[in-house]
Amino acid sequence: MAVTILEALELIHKHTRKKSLKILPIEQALSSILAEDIIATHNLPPYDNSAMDGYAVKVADADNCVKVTHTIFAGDNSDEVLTSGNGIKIMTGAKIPDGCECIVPVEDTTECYNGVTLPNNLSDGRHIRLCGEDIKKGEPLLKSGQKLQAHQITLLASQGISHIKVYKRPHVALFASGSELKMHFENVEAYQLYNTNTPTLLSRAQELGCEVDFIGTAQDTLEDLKAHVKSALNSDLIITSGGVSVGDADFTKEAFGAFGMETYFDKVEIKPGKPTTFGRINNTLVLNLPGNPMAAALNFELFGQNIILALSGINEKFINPIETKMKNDYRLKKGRITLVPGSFDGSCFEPCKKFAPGMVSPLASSNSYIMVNEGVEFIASGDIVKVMPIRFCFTNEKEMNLVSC
Ligand SMILES: Nc1nc2c(c(=O)[nH]1)N[C@H]1C(S)=C(S)[C@@H](COP(=O)(O)OP(=O)(O)OC[C@H]3O[C@@H](n4cnc5c(N)ncnc54)[C@H](O)[C@@H]3O)O[C@H]1N2
Ligand code: MOO
Repeated sequence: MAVTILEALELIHKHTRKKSLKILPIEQALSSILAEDIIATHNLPPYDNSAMDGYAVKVADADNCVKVTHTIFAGDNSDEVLTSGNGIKIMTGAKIPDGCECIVPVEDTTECYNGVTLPNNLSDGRHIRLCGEDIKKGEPLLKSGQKLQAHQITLLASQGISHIKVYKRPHVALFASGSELKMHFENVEAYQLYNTNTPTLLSRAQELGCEVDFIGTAQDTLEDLKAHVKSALNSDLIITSGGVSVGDADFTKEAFGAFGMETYFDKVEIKPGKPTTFGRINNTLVLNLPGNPMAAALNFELFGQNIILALSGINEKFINPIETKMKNDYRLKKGRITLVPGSFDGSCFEPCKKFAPGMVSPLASSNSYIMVNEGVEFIASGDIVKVMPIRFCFTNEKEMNLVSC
């Protein structure tokens, strides 16, 4: 019995456990998932400081000539105290002297005898960056289960945190099955083709932060498949492609079955990718994808990515679609929920002009896909669709106006 896409995702989340923890220096933590809450231990800024190169003054000295005798630079540990009728020259980032009420930028002053004349409209606190206005000591900064990207690393560095607890990266083992397949570094005969699925899945799993072992390309024999399964068993997740259909040389399921695989689903109501299979051998999860390259790649996005996210310890493991408009009219065959690859350019979705489950080229020019309901045969230009992201960097041949409002 085939499961629905939602049932498949529920089974994935039910049977996938987070990885255990380790400690990493923050320089090596990019893309890792944090395994502890981080509370601020330092105010930021750590002290009231000047936002401008200018003069530290009293508000009551507006419109007056104030005497300037000292300068404070960023990094100075100055104990100057500002008194009425005086100004202290101060640089951006320098600690505000006691008694200072506001900063006047250099360009708003004019020279006068022994000092500068101030403008007539000074206000308390102007151009002073207050201690803790950015980050307050004691405030929660990061949560366990958050992905560490560049700007989360910024927060850790701002607190002087050198090492953090993270979840270990998922360890994925990959192999393909197919006696017709050769690796890209081997010679192909006229009746053979290159194995494109494994390099695709390897690159994509690495993009998602996994450590990946490429186990090889198995011949379509039970013995060779079993040898490949055995070599892959020390991983968190084995992903294979090929040999899951009903052909006379489709032995993938039998080979995994020989190791006692518990199967959670072995068919999904989806096109392409119906034979996609998910299960477990002891502590190792198994995702058997169909051999057809686009079926394998798209089902990896939908199911493989969810398994990897759940293993990685991330809190936000459900991938959100983006609602947008169809760029053009689109016809398709009704039947099962259909995955349609295409491109989202930031304002609409354009399906690939040419694609079929056995093709390899469509995904190179796509950045996303939509899932179309089983009864739908026609989507009109302008209809709202839900785009599932694969990779987004919106670019254009023409220069765009980038400014809002
Ligand atoms: N009688 C039926 N035949 C098929 C059915 C079915 O329901 N009844 N399902 C079709 C569907 S759907 C799919 S998908 C395929 C999946 O079959 P397999 O997983 O057994 O895949 P293979 O037969 O091994 O390969 C299919 C196709 O893809 C090429 N391939 C395989 N691996 C790679 C690779 N690593 N790199 C590049 N290309 C690869 C392979 O040469 C085949 O052309 O079964 C249908 N048949
Ligand atoms: O559904 Mo298959 O998975 O046609 O490519």
